[in-house]
Amino acid sequence: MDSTVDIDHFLAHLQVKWLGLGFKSLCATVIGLHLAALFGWYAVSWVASPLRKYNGPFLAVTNFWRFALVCTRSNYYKTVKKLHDEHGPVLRLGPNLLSLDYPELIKTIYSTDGKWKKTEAYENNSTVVDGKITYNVFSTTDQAEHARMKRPVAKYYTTGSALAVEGHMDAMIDELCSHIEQRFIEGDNKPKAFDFGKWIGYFMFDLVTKLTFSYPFGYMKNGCDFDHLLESSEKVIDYFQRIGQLPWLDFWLDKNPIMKIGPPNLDNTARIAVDFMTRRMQGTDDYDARTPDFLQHFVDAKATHPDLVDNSMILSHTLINMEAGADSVAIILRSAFYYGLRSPETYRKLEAEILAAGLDGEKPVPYSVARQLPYLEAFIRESLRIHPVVAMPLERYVPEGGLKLPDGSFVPPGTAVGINPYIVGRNKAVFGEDSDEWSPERWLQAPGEDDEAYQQRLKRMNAGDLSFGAGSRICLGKNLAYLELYKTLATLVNRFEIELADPSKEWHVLGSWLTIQKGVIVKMKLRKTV
Ligand code: HEM
Repeated sequence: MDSTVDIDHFLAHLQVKWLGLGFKSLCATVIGLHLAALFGWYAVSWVASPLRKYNGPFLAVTNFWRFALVCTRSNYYKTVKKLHDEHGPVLRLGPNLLSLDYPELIKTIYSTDGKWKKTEAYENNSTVVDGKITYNVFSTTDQAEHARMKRPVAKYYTTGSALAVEGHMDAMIDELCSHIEQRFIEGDNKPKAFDFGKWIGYFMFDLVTKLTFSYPFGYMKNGCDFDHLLESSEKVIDYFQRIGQLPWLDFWLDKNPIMKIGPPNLDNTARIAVDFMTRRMQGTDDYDARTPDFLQHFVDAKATHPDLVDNSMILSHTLINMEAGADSVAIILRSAFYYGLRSPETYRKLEAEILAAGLDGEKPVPYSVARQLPYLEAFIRESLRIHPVVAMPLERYVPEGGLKLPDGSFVPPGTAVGINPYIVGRNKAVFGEDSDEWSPERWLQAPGEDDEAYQQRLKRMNAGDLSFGAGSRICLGKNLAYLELYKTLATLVNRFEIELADPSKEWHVLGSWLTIQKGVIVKMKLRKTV
Protein backbone atom coordinates (compact mmCIF):
# COMPACT_ATOMS: atom_id res chain seq x y z
CA MET A 1 0.00 0.00 0.00
CA ASP A 2 1.22 3.58 -0.93
CA SER A 3 1.23 5.52 2.34
CA THR A 4 1.84 8.93 0.62
CA VAL A 5 -1.44 8.63 -1.23
CA ASP A 6 -3.20 7.73 1.99
CA ILE A 7 -1.89 10.80 3.82
CA ASP A 8 -2.78 13.11 0.90
CA HIS A 9 -6.22 11.64 0.87
CA PHE A 10 -6.60 12.10 4.61
CA LEU A 11 -5.44 15.76 4.50
CA ALA A 12 -7.77 16.57 1.63
CA HIS A 13 -10.62 14.97 3.53
CA LEU A 14 -9.75 16.97 6.65
CA GLN A 15 -9.58 20.23 4.70
CA VAL A 16 -13.01 19.63 3.17
CA LYS A 17 -14.44 18.80 6.57
CA TRP A 18 -12.94 21.89 8.23
CA LEU A 19 -14.02 24.18 5.44
CA GLY A 20 -17.42 22.64 5.80
CA LEU A 21 -17.49 23.54 9.46
CA GLY A 22 -17.19 27.23 8.63
CA PHE A 23 -14.98 29.86 10.18
CA LYS A 24 -17.22 30.52 13.21
CA SER A 25 -17.35 26.89 14.22
CA LEU A 26 -13.62 26.61 13.74
CA CYS A 27 -13.03 29.53 16.10
CA ALA A 28 -15.49 28.11 18.60
CA THR A 29 -13.69 24.76 18.46
CA VAL A 30 -10.27 26.36 18.99
CA ILE A 31 -11.53 28.51 21.90
CA GLY A 32 -13.40 25.54 23.35
CA LEU A 33 -10.27 23.39 23.25
CA HIS A 34 -8.25 26.11 24.94
CA LEU A 35 -10.86 26.61 27.64
CA ALA A 36 -11.13 22.88 28.18
CA ALA A 37 -7.33 22.67 28.52
CA LEU A 38 -7.35 25.61 30.95
CA PHE A 39 -10.14 24.16 33.09
CA GLY A 40 -8.45 20.77 32.94
CA TRP A 41 -5.26 22.37 34.17
CA TYR A 42 -7.10 24.18 36.99
CA ALA A 43 -8.93 21.00 37.93
CA VAL A 44 -5.74 18.93 38.06
CA SER A 45 -3.77 21.55 40.00
CA TRP A 46 -6.71 21.99 42.33
CA VAL A 47 -7.04 18.29 43.04
CA ALA A 48 -3.29 18.12 43.67
CA SER A 49 -3.21 21.32 45.77
CA PRO A 50 -2.26 21.00 49.45
CA LEU A 51 -4.55 23.99 50.12
CA ARG A 52 -7.62 22.08 48.94
CA LYS A 53 -8.51 21.33 52.56
CA TYR A 54 -9.17 25.01 53.27
CA ASN A 55 -12.47 26.74 52.60
CA GLY A 56 -12.88 29.56 50.16
CA PRO A 57 -15.01 30.68 47.25
CA PHE A 58 -15.12 28.11 44.47
CA LEU A 59 -13.80 30.61 41.93
CA ALA A 60 -10.64 31.10 43.98
CA VAL A 61 -9.21 28.10 42.12
CA THR A 62 -7.76 30.91 40.00
CA ASN A 63 -6.37 34.32 40.98
CA PHE A 64 -8.71 35.94 38.45
CA TRP A 65 -11.42 35.83 41.11
CA ARG A 66 -9.61 38.20 43.47
CA PHE A 67 -8.35 40.29 40.54
CA ALA A 68 -11.98 40.82 39.47
CA LEU A 69 -13.01 41.58 43.04
CA VAL A 70 -10.38 44.31 43.35
CA CYS A 71 -11.12 45.67 39.86
CA THR A 72 -14.78 46.18 40.58
CA ARG A 73 -13.69 48.14 43.67
CA SER A 74 -16.71 46.52 45.29
CA ASN A 75 -15.29 46.73 48.75
CA TYR A 76 -12.90 43.82 48.54
CA TYR A 77 -12.34 43.94 52.29
CA LYS A 78 -16.05 43.73 53.08
CA THR A 79 -16.46 40.66 50.86
CA VAL A 80 -13.43 38.99 52.44
CA LYS A 81 -14.74 39.81 55.92
CA LYS A 82 -18.07 38.14 55.07
CA LEU A 83 -16.20 35.08 53.80
CA HIS A 84 -14.14 34.90 57.00
CA ASP A 85 -17.35 35.18 59.06
CA GLU A 86 -18.72 32.28 57.04
CA HIS A 87 -15.65 30.03 56.84
CA GLY A 88 -13.58 30.88 59.91
CA PRO A 89 -10.01 32.04 60.42
CA VAL A 90 -8.45 30.33 57.38
CA LEU A 91 -9.68 31.41 54.00
CA ARG A 92 -8.34 30.33 50.63
CA LEU A 93 -8.30 33.41 48.42
CA GLY A 94 -6.39 31.93 45.48
CA PRO A 95 -4.68 28.73 44.35
CA ASN A 96 -1.68 29.59 46.53
CA LEU A 97 -2.94 32.27 48.92
CA LEU A 98 -4.46 31.96 52.39
CA SER A 99 -5.95 34.84 54.33
CA LEU A 100 -5.49 34.14 58.05
CA ASP A 101 -7.34 35.64 60.99
CA TYR A 102 -4.97 34.40 63.71
CA PRO A 103 -3.67 37.34 65.76
CA GLU A 104 -1.32 34.95 67.56
CA LEU A 105 0.54 34.41 64.27
CA ILE A 106 1.40 38.09 63.71
CA LYS A 107 4.74 37.72 65.53
CA THR A 108 5.63 34.64 63.47
CA ILE A 109 4.64 35.82 60.01
CA TYR A 110 5.77 39.43 60.44
CA SER A 111 9.01 38.55 62.14
CA THR A 112 12.35 40.29 62.23
CA ASP A 113 14.36 37.22 61.22
CA GLY A 114 14.08 37.98 57.50
CA LYS A 115 12.73 34.50 56.69
CA TRP A 116 9.19 35.51 55.75
CA LYS A 117 9.62 37.24 52.41
CA LYS A 118 7.08 39.59 50.87
CA THR A 119 5.42 38.02 47.81
CA GLU A 120 5.67 39.35 44.23
CA ALA A 121 2.43 41.25 44.87
CA TYR A 122 4.62 44.13 46.07
CA GLU A 123 7.02 44.23 43.17
CA ASN A 124 4.93 46.18 40.70
CA ASN A 125 5.44 49.29 42.85
CA SER A 126 8.82 49.78 41.21
CA THR A 127 10.15 51.76 38.27
CA VAL A 128 12.26 51.05 35.24
CA VAL A 129 15.47 53.09 35.22
CA ASP A 130 17.78 52.76 32.21
CA GLY A 131 15.95 49.59 31.20
CA LYS A 132 16.40 47.98 34.62
CA ILE A 133 13.62 47.36 37.16
CA THR A 134 14.47 49.37 40.26
CA TYR A 135 12.83 48.47 43.55
CA ASN A 136 12.28 50.73 46.54
CA VAL A 137 12.23 50.14 50.29
CA PHE A 138 8.53 49.18 50.12
CA SER A 139 8.51 47.09 46.94
CA THR A 140 11.66 45.02 47.25
CA THR A 141 11.07 41.41 48.25
CA ASP A 142 14.77 40.78 48.74
CA GLN A 143 15.45 41.06 52.45
CA ALA A 144 19.16 41.83 52.02
CA GLU A 145 18.41 44.62 49.53
CA HIS A 146 15.74 45.91 51.91
CA ALA A 147 18.23 46.08 54.78
CA ARG A 148 20.72 47.94 52.57
CA MET A 149 18.07 50.50 51.62
CA LYS A 150 16.63 50.98 55.09
CA ARG A 151 19.79 51.08 57.21
CA PRO A 152 21.07 54.53 56.14
CA VAL A 153 17.69 56.28 56.56
CA ALA A 154 15.86 54.47 59.40
CA LYS A 155 17.15 56.88 62.05
CA TYR A 156 15.38 59.80 60.34
CA TYR A 157 11.98 58.21 61.02
CA THR A 158 12.31 57.87 64.81
CA THR A 159 10.10 59.99 67.08
CA GLY A 160 13.14 62.13 67.95
CA SER A 161 13.80 62.93 64.29
CA ALA A 162 10.11 63.53 63.65
CA LEU A 163 10.11 66.07 66.49
CA ALA A 164 12.91 67.93 64.74
CA VAL A 165 10.54 68.63 61.83
CA GLU A 166 7.62 69.66 64.04
CA GLY A 167 8.11 73.28 62.90
CA HIS A 168 7.21 72.25 59.33
CA MET A 169 4.08 70.51 60.63
CA ASP A 170 3.07 73.62 62.59
CA ALA A 171 3.40 75.78 59.49
CA MET A 172 1.13 73.49 57.47
CA ILE A 173 -1.44 73.03 60.25
CA ASP A 174 -1.57 76.83 60.58
CA GLU A 175 -2.09 77.15 56.85
CA LEU A 176 -4.93 74.59 56.89
CA CYS A 177 -6.67 76.49 59.69
CA SER A 178 -6.35 79.83 57.85
CA HIS A 179 -7.79 78.34 54.65
CA ILE A 180 -10.74 76.91 56.56
CA GLU A 181 -11.35 80.27 58.25
CA GLN A 182 -11.04 82.29 55.08
CA ARG A 183 -12.81 80.02 52.64
CA PHE A 184 -15.42 78.19 54.64
CA ILE A 185 -16.48 80.48 57.49
CA GLU A 186 -18.31 83.68 56.72
CA GLY A 187 -17.82 86.97 58.58
CA ASP A 188 -20.40 86.32 61.28
CA ASN A 189 -18.91 82.89 62.01
CA LYS A 190 -21.47 81.29 59.69
CA PRO A 191 -20.23 77.94 58.37
CA LYS A 192 -20.32 76.93 54.72
CA ALA A 193 -20.46 73.18 54.09
CA PHE A 194 -17.30 71.96 52.31
CA ASP A 195 -15.52 68.78 51.30
CA PHE A 196 -13.25 68.38 54.30
CA GLY A 197 -12.12 64.95 53.05
CA LYS A 198 -10.66 66.60 49.96
CA TRP A 199 -8.98 69.33 52.00
CA ILE A 200 -7.42 66.76 54.29
CA GLY A 201 -5.85 65.33 51.11
CA TYR A 202 -4.53 68.76 50.02
CA PHE A 203 -3.23 69.37 53.53
CA MET A 204 -1.41 66.05 53.73
CA PHE A 205 0.26 66.37 50.33
CA ASP A 206 1.40 69.90 51.27
CA LEU A 207 2.61 68.64 54.62
CA VAL A 208 4.58 65.75 53.16
CA THR A 209 6.21 67.91 50.48
CA LYS A 210 7.05 70.52 53.12
CA LEU A 211 8.63 67.85 55.35
CA THR A 212 10.54 66.42 52.42
CA PHE A 213 11.70 69.55 50.57
CA SER A 214 10.92 72.37 53.05
CA TYR A 215 8.50 73.51 50.35
CA PRO A 216 4.80 72.67 50.13
CA PHE A 217 3.67 72.00 46.57
CA GLY A 218 0.65 74.27 47.09
CA TYR A 219 -2.56 72.21 46.97
CA MET A 220 -4.09 74.25 49.79
CA LYS A 221 -2.99 77.55 48.24
CA ASN A 222 -4.51 76.54 44.89
CA GLY A 223 -7.53 74.94 46.52
CA CYS A 224 -7.27 72.00 44.12
CA ASP A 225 -5.14 69.14 42.84
CA PHE A 226 -3.61 71.59 40.37
CA ASP A 227 -0.85 69.30 39.03
CA HIS A 228 -2.87 66.05 39.36
CA LEU A 229 -0.41 64.49 41.81
CA LEU A 230 -3.24 63.33 44.10
CA GLU A 231 -5.12 61.82 41.17
CA SER A 232 -1.97 60.11 39.86
CA SER A 233 -1.14 58.73 43.30
CA GLU A 234 -4.59 57.17 43.51
CA LYS A 235 -4.06 55.59 40.09
CA VAL A 236 -0.66 54.22 41.14
CA ILE A 237 -2.29 52.60 44.17
CA ASP A 238 -5.16 51.28 42.08
CA TYR A 239 -2.70 49.65 39.69
CA PHE A 240 -0.73 48.27 42.65
CA GLN A 241 -3.75 46.61 44.26
CA ARG A 242 -5.12 45.16 41.01
CA ILE A 243 -1.89 43.87 39.50
CA GLY A 244 -0.80 42.59 42.91
CA GLN A 245 -3.44 39.86 42.41
CA LEU A 246 -1.85 38.73 39.13
CA PRO A 247 1.77 39.89 39.46
CA TRP A 248 2.88 38.44 36.13
CA LEU A 249 0.64 40.98 34.37
CA ASP A 250 3.04 43.76 35.41
CA PHE A 251 5.67 42.45 33.01
CA TRP A 252 3.25 42.72 30.10
CA LEU A 253 1.67 46.00 31.10
CA ASP A 254 4.23 48.24 32.80
CA LYS A 255 7.64 46.64 32.51
CA ASN A 256 7.59 45.57 28.87
CA PRO A 257 10.25 47.37 26.83
CA ILE A 258 7.89 48.18 23.91
CA MET A 259 4.84 50.03 25.20
CA LYS A 260 4.13 50.84 28.83
CA ILE A 261 0.49 50.38 29.87
CA GLY A 262 1.07 50.79 33.57
CA PRO A 263 0.05 53.33 36.16
CA PRO A 264 0.72 57.00 35.41
CA ASN A 265 4.39 57.62 35.96
CA LEU A 266 5.12 60.34 38.45
CA ASP A 267 7.53 61.94 35.98
CA ASN A 268 6.43 65.45 36.78
CA THR A 269 6.85 64.94 40.51
CA ALA A 270 10.15 63.13 39.97
CA ARG A 271 11.37 66.07 37.87
CA ILE A 272 10.48 68.50 40.66
CA ALA A 273 12.22 66.25 43.20
CA VAL A 274 15.35 66.06 41.01
CA ASP A 275 15.31 69.83 40.67
CA PHE A 276 15.15 70.24 44.47
CA MET A 277 17.90 67.68 44.88
CA THR A 278 20.21 69.38 42.38
CA ARG A 279 19.75 72.80 43.93
CA ARG A 280 20.27 71.41 47.43
CA MET A 281 23.51 69.70 46.42
CA GLN A 282 24.70 72.89 44.76
CA GLY A 283 23.65 74.90 47.83
CA THR A 284 21.52 77.22 45.70
CA ASP A 285 18.12 76.69 47.36
CA ASP A 286 16.95 78.54 50.46
CA TYR A 287 17.21 75.57 52.83
CA ASP A 288 17.30 76.61 56.48
CA ALA A 289 19.43 74.14 58.42
CA ARG A 290 17.67 75.07 61.68
CA THR A 291 14.61 73.09 60.53
CA PRO A 292 15.94 70.04 58.73
CA ASP A 293 13.96 68.23 56.05
CA PHE A 294 14.00 64.71 54.65
CA LEU A 295 15.83 65.69 51.49
CA GLN A 296 18.71 66.93 53.62
CA HIS A 297 18.60 63.72 55.65
CA PHE A 298 18.87 61.65 52.48
CA VAL A 299 21.71 63.82 51.15
CA ASP A 300 23.48 63.34 54.50
CA ALA A 301 22.85 59.58 54.26
CA LYS A 302 24.64 59.59 50.91
CA ALA A 303 27.63 61.29 52.54
CA THR A 304 27.76 58.82 55.44
CA HIS A 305 26.91 55.71 53.36
CA PRO A 306 28.30 56.36 49.86
CA ASP A 307 28.31 52.61 49.21
CA LEU A 308 24.55 52.33 49.89
CA VAL A 309 23.01 55.65 48.84
CA ASP A 310 23.32 57.22 45.42
CA ASN A 311 21.26 59.94 43.75
CA SER A 312 18.63 57.54 42.46
CA MET A 313 18.19 56.17 45.99
CA ILE A 314 17.71 59.75 47.28
CA LEU A 315 15.05 60.26 44.64
CA SER A 316 13.40 56.95 45.51
CA HIS A 317 13.18 57.86 49.21
CA THR A 318 11.68 61.29 48.50
CA LEU A 319 9.03 59.73 46.23
CA ILE A 320 8.19 57.05 48.82
CA ASN A 321 7.57 59.79 51.38
CA MET A 322 4.93 61.22 49.05
CA GLU A 323 3.44 57.90 47.96
CA ALA A 324 3.29 56.31 51.41
CA GLY A 325 3.10 59.29 53.73
CA ALA A 326 0.27 61.49 52.48
CA ASP A 327 -2.79 59.39 51.62
CA SER A 328 -2.19 57.10 54.60
CA VAL A 329 -2.40 59.78 57.28
CA ALA A 330 -5.22 61.50 55.37
CA ILE A 331 -7.25 58.26 55.57
CA ILE A 332 -6.92 58.13 59.37
CA LEU A 333 -7.78 61.81 59.82
CA ARG A 334 -10.94 61.25 57.76
CA SER A 335 -11.68 58.10 59.74
CA ALA A 336 -11.39 59.98 63.06
CA PHE A 337 -13.74 62.79 62.03
CA TYR A 338 -16.22 60.57 60.19
CA TYR A 339 -16.65 57.97 62.91
CA GLY A 340 -16.25 60.49 65.71
CA LEU A 341 -18.84 62.93 64.40
CA ARG A 342 -21.29 60.11 63.68
CA SER A 343 -21.02 59.13 67.35
CA PRO A 344 -21.48 62.54 68.98
CA GLU A 345 -21.11 61.19 72.53
CA THR A 346 -17.55 60.10 71.76
CA TYR A 347 -16.76 63.33 69.92
CA ARG A 348 -18.02 65.41 72.86
CA LYS A 349 -15.66 63.52 75.18
CA LEU A 350 -12.76 64.29 72.87
CA GLU A 351 -13.72 67.97 72.74
CA ALA A 352 -14.08 68.09 76.51
CA GLU A 353 -10.63 66.60 77.04
CA ILE A 354 -8.94 68.92 74.54
CA LEU A 355 -10.72 72.06 75.74
CA ALA A 356 -9.97 71.23 79.37
CA ALA A 357 -6.25 71.16 78.52
CA GLY A 358 -6.37 74.97 78.24
CA LEU A 359 -4.47 75.10 74.94
CA ASP A 360 -3.74 78.25 72.98
CA GLY A 361 -6.51 78.39 70.36
CA GLU A 362 -4.33 80.37 67.95
CA LYS A 363 -1.42 77.95 67.72
CA PRO A 364 -0.92 74.34 66.59
CA VAL A 365 -0.93 72.03 69.59
CA PRO A 366 2.59 70.82 70.47
CA TYR A 367 3.04 67.05 70.25
CA SER A 368 4.41 66.96 73.80
CA VAL A 369 1.02 68.24 75.02
CA ALA A 370 -1.25 66.29 72.67
CA ARG A 371 0.58 63.07 73.61
CA GLN A 372 -0.63 63.47 77.22
CA LEU A 373 -4.34 63.28 76.28
CA PRO A 374 -5.58 59.69 76.82
CA TYR A 375 -8.92 60.04 75.07
CA LEU A 376 -7.20 61.52 72.02
CA GLU A 377 -4.88 58.52 71.96
CA ALA A 378 -7.85 56.17 72.23
CA PHE A 379 -9.56 58.07 69.39
CA ILE A 380 -6.56 57.72 67.10
CA ARG A 381 -6.06 54.03 67.85
CA GLU A 382 -9.74 53.34 67.24
CA SER A 383 -9.61 55.26 63.93
CA LEU A 384 -6.68 53.08 62.86
CA ARG A 385 -8.49 49.90 63.90
CA ILE A 386 -11.94 50.48 62.49
CA HIS A 387 -10.80 51.84 59.15
CA PRO A 388 -7.18 50.77 58.64
CA VAL A 389 -5.18 52.35 55.85
CA VAL A 390 -4.47 48.92 54.36
CA ALA A 391 -7.32 46.40 54.18
CA MET A 392 -5.73 43.55 52.21
CA PRO A 393 -3.59 40.65 53.42
CA LEU A 394 0.05 41.65 53.93
CA GLU A 395 1.32 38.72 51.86
CA ARG A 396 4.37 36.71 52.88
CA TYR A 397 5.78 33.36 51.72
CA VAL A 398 5.86 30.53 54.24
CA PRO A 399 9.57 29.70 54.63
CA GLU A 400 11.27 26.30 54.78
CA GLY A 401 9.81 24.11 57.48
CA GLY A 402 6.24 25.22 56.76
CA LEU A 403 3.70 26.72 59.12
CA LYS A 404 1.58 24.90 61.67
CA LEU A 405 -1.73 26.69 62.15
CA PRO A 406 -3.51 26.88 65.52
CA ASP A 407 -6.16 24.50 64.11
CA GLY A 408 -3.40 21.87 63.82
CA SER A 409 -3.21 21.89 60.03
CA PHE A 410 0.06 22.30 58.17
CA VAL A 411 0.73 24.90 55.47
CA PRO A 412 3.62 23.89 53.22
CA PRO A 413 6.60 26.14 52.48
CA GLY A 414 6.14 28.38 49.45
CA THR A 415 2.48 29.09 50.24
CA ALA A 416 1.55 32.77 50.30
CA VAL A 417 -0.19 33.69 53.55
CA GLY A 418 -1.30 37.05 54.87
CA ILE A 419 -3.11 38.67 57.74
CA ASN A 420 -5.38 41.56 56.80
CA PRO A 421 -5.30 44.54 59.25
CA TYR A 422 -9.03 45.07 58.68
CA ILE A 423 -9.99 41.45 59.43
CA VAL A 424 -7.71 40.99 62.43
CA GLY A 425 -8.70 44.44 63.69
CA ARG A 426 -12.24 43.11 64.08
CA ASN A 427 -11.28 39.85 65.72
CA LYS A 428 -13.77 39.46 68.56
CA ALA A 429 -11.47 37.42 70.82
CA VAL A 430 -9.02 40.32 70.83
CA PHE A 431 -11.13 43.46 70.47
CA GLY A 432 -14.38 42.30 72.07
CA GLU A 433 -17.86 41.31 70.92
CA ASP A 434 -18.48 44.89 69.74
CA SER A 435 -15.45 44.86 67.42
CA ASP A 436 -17.57 45.98 64.45
CA GLU A 437 -18.55 49.14 66.33
CA TRP A 438 -16.69 52.42 66.82
CA SER A 439 -15.68 52.68 70.47
CA PRO A 440 -12.56 54.61 71.54
CA GLU A 441 -13.42 53.45 75.08
CA ARG A 442 -12.12 49.96 74.28
CA TRP A 443 -8.56 51.32 74.53
CA LEU A 444 -9.17 52.69 78.04
CA GLN A 445 -9.66 51.06 81.41
CA ALA A 446 -13.37 50.30 81.79
CA PRO A 447 -15.22 51.33 84.97
CA GLY A 448 -14.84 48.46 87.44
CA GLU A 449 -12.05 46.78 85.43
CA ASP A 450 -9.04 46.13 87.64
CA ASP A 451 -5.55 47.23 86.59
CA GLU A 452 -4.29 43.76 85.82
CA ALA A 453 -7.30 42.80 83.69
CA TYR A 454 -6.97 46.07 81.76
CA GLN A 455 -3.24 45.58 81.17
CA GLN A 456 -3.89 42.05 79.91
CA ARG A 457 -6.61 43.25 77.57
CA LEU A 458 -4.46 46.12 76.30
CA LYS A 459 -1.54 43.76 75.73
CA ARG A 460 -3.80 41.48 73.68
CA MET A 461 -5.07 44.41 71.60
CA ASN A 462 -1.55 45.76 71.04
CA ALA A 463 -0.41 42.34 69.86
CA GLY A 464 -3.39 42.10 67.48
CA ASP A 465 -2.90 45.58 66.04
CA LEU A 466 -1.53 45.26 62.51
CA SER A 467 -2.50 48.74 61.34
CA PHE A 468 1.15 49.69 60.68
CA GLY A 469 2.28 46.16 59.78
CA ALA A 470 4.90 44.48 61.97
CA GLY A 471 8.38 42.98 62.06
CA SER A 472 11.21 43.93 59.76
CA ARG A 473 8.79 45.42 57.19
CA ILE A 474 6.81 47.50 59.69
CA CYS A 475 5.78 50.93 58.45
CA LEU A 476 8.82 53.17 58.29
CA GLY A 477 6.73 56.29 58.86
CA LYS A 478 4.81 55.10 61.94
CA ASN A 479 6.31 57.61 64.41
CA LEU A 480 5.99 60.46 61.96
CA ALA A 481 2.37 59.50 61.28
CA TYR A 482 1.52 59.51 65.00
CA LEU A 483 2.98 63.00 65.40
CA GLU A 484 0.95 64.28 62.46
CA LEU A 485 -2.25 62.65 63.73
CA TYR A 486 -2.00 63.87 67.32
CA LYS A 487 -1.13 67.42 66.39
CA THR A 488 -3.63 67.87 63.56
CA LEU A 489 -6.58 66.34 65.40
CA ALA A 490 -5.90 68.22 68.63
CA THR A 491 -5.49 71.55 66.83
CA LEU A 492 -8.60 71.26 64.65
CA VAL A 493 -10.82 70.15 67.54
CA ASN A 494 -9.40 72.90 69.73
CA ARG A 495 -9.93 75.63 67.17
CA PHE A 496 -13.21 74.72 65.45
CA GLU A 497 -16.68 73.47 66.23
CA ILE A 498 -17.18 70.78 63.61
CA GLU A 499 -20.25 68.88 62.45
CA LEU A 500 -21.08 66.64 59.50
CA ALA A 501 -23.26 68.44 56.94
CA ASP A 502 -25.45 65.33 56.72
CA PRO A 503 -24.69 62.77 59.47
CA SER A 504 -26.86 60.15 57.74
CA LYS A 505 -24.79 60.26 54.53
CA GLU A 506 -22.18 57.53 54.22
CA TRP A 507 -18.77 58.09 52.71
CA HIS A 508 -17.58 56.14 49.72
CA VAL A 509 -14.44 53.99 50.06
CA LEU A 510 -12.39 53.66 46.89
CA GLY A 511 -10.03 50.76 47.39
CA SER A 512 -8.59 48.19 49.71
CA TRP A 513 -4.82 48.51 49.57
CA LEU A 514 -5.34 52.13 50.51
CA THR A 515 -8.86 52.60 51.82
CA ILE A 516 -9.15 56.16 50.49
CA GLN A 517 -12.53 57.71 51.25
CA LYS A 518 -14.57 60.28 49.33
CA GLY A 519 -17.32 62.48 50.70
CA VAL A 520 -16.65 63.77 54.21
CA ILE A 521 -18.61 67.02 54.02
CA VAL A 522 -18.56 69.17 57.14
CA LYS A 523 -19.45 72.56 58.53
CA MET A 524 -16.98 74.35 60.78
CA LYS A 525 -17.23 77.37 63.07
CA LEU A 526 -14.55 79.12 65.06
CA ARG A 527 -14.80 78.31 68.75
CA LYS A 528 -14.02 81.90 69.63
CA THR A 529 -15.04 84.65 67.26
CA VAL A 530 -11.92 86.71 66.58
C1 HEM B 1 -1.47 56.43 59.51
C2 HEM B 1 -0.46 56.36 58.70
C3 HEM B 1 0.16 55.12 58.13
C4 HEM B 1 -0.28 53.81 58.18
C5 HEM B 1 -1.51 53.25 58.87
C6 HEM B 1 0.69 53.03 57.46
C7 HEM B 1 0.60 51.65 57.27
C8 HEM B 1 1.59 50.88 56.71
C9 HEM B 1 1.55 49.44 56.62
C10 HEM B 1 0.39 48.56 57.07
C11 HEM B 1 2.72 49.05 56.07
C12 HEM B 1 3.17 47.61 55.91
C13 HEM B 1 2.89 47.02 54.55
C14 HEM B 1 3.27 45.57 54.50
O1 HEM B 1 3.85 44.97 55.39
O2 HEM B 1 2.92 44.99 53.51
C15 HEM B 1 3.48 50.22 55.78
C16 HEM B 1 4.73 50.21 55.18
C17 HEM B 1 5.43 51.34 54.90
N1 HEM B 1 5.08 52.65 55.20
FE1 HEM B 1 3.44 53.25 56.17
N2 HEM B 1 1.68 53.85 57.01
C18 HEM B 1 1.40 55.13 57.41
C19 HEM B 1 2.16 56.26 57.20
C20 HEM B 1 3.38 56.28 56.60
C21 HEM B 1 4.22 57.43 56.47
C22 HEM B 1 3.89 58.82 57.02
C23 HEM B 1 5.33 57.04 55.78
C24 HEM B 1 6.54 57.82 55.34
C25 HEM B 1 6.71 59.06 55.33
C26 HEM B 1 5.19 55.63 55.50
C27 HEM B 1 6.12 54.85 54.85
C28 HEM B 1 6.07 53.48 54.74
C29 HEM B 1 7.12 52.68 54.12
C30 HEM B 1 8.40 53.20 53.50
C31 HEM B 1 6.72 51.34 54.22
C32 HEM B 1 7.48 50.12 53.74
C33 HEM B 1 8.32 49.60 54.89
C34 HEM B 1 9.17 48.42 54.54
O3 HEM B 1 8.76 47.56 53.76
O4 HEM B 1 10.25 48.35 55.12
N3 HEM B 1 4.00 55.20 56.02
N4 HEM B 1 2.78 51.32 56.19
